Amino acid sequence: MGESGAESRTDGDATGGGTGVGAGRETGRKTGRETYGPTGGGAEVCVEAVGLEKVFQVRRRTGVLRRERREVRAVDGIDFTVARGEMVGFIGPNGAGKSTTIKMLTGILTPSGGRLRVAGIDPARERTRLTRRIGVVFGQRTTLWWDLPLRDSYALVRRIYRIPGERYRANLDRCVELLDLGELLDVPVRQLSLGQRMRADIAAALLHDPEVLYLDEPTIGLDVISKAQVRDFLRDLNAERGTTVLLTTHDLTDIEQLCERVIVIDHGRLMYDGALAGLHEVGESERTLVVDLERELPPIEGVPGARTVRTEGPRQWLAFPASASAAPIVARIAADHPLVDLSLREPDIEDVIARMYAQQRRPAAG
Ligand SMILES: Nc1ncnc2c1ncn2[C@@H]1O[C@H](COP(=O)(O)OP(=O)(O)OP(=O)(O)O)[C@@H](O)[C@H]1O
Repeated sequence: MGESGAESRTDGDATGGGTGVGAGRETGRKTGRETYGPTGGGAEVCVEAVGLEKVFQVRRRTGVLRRERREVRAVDGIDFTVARGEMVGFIGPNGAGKSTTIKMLTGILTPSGGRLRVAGIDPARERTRLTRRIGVVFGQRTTLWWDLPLRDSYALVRRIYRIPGERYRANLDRCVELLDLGELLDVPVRQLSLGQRMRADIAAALLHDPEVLYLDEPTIGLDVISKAQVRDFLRDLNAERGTTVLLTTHDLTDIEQLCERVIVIDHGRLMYDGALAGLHEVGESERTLVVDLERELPPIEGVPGARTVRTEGPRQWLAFPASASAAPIVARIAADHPLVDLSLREPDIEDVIARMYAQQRRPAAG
């Protein structure tokens, strides 16, 4: 994200103070965009966005004394609902409008247009009331106090949210146990590793029992073991407590392991809302099987549904549709070739979305 050059941002909200760019815009309007799949549905609605918009005004210096005003339409009329207890992945390329949407959902930013409800509350109007019902974790920065031992940070969180003693202790004990924080409670936050800090931040966001948890890149920069720890914990939290989770990530494995549903936005518009497998089908994206053979051999052929796309000594790369199962492909290779080792690579999010665009353009061109 980010506007470069001599532009200055108005970090506040564009509509605030009655000078809103979006003021007077029709809400809940049809945008003419194309989306695939359902928009939420199901049980009790926990998050509802209708025609949600956010327009920033950016001033650009065009001369010594001259400034030019420009609008950045960061969120351009999106509709979605999230049912209570759902875990939904919220993905899109850089600058798509994800963070802006999350900030509106938490009440940090006021929408320029449209309607928004989180746990029955209008986030911009009743931000303080909403704060008690939601938890927020930003992977790239901590909400904890840098110089304080973790234990003291949590005590401050308790005071801020006015969490009753018994509830606080029960929640803290549970988080300490499940997130393996016991040894870290007396360590200042600045001395924690990234993985430890992330677990500590997740605990801080849960001490007041939020109904909705927003996670912004919760596994970014973590090693494989820390990622697994965080994912396991979130899965359990969702299963046991029915916490509604909205997850922003660039890691498709996060989505694959945690979310049954994914919402894709780009240029502030909703591009897809449905199952991850459906997204792969729409985009015809591919996974790659990397196989190590005993020795250098000609490219593997004759494996139904897969094709060899690269060879390098005894290592070969086979691509196959991401929506298909790898099992029969692996079985066939293992039966016909001297297989030593293998690994599976998921497509990255940018690739999946690029393919989705290409697919969308194809019929129009034809
Ligand atoms: N405070 C602001 N003032 C002006 N423009 C902004 C502001 N915040 C975001 N934008 C612009 O709005 C657009 C959407 O940004 P946003 O941060 O929501 O994207 P994102 O999908 O979260 O991207 P990333 O994955 O890089 O974090 C971008 O063009 C960004 O430059």
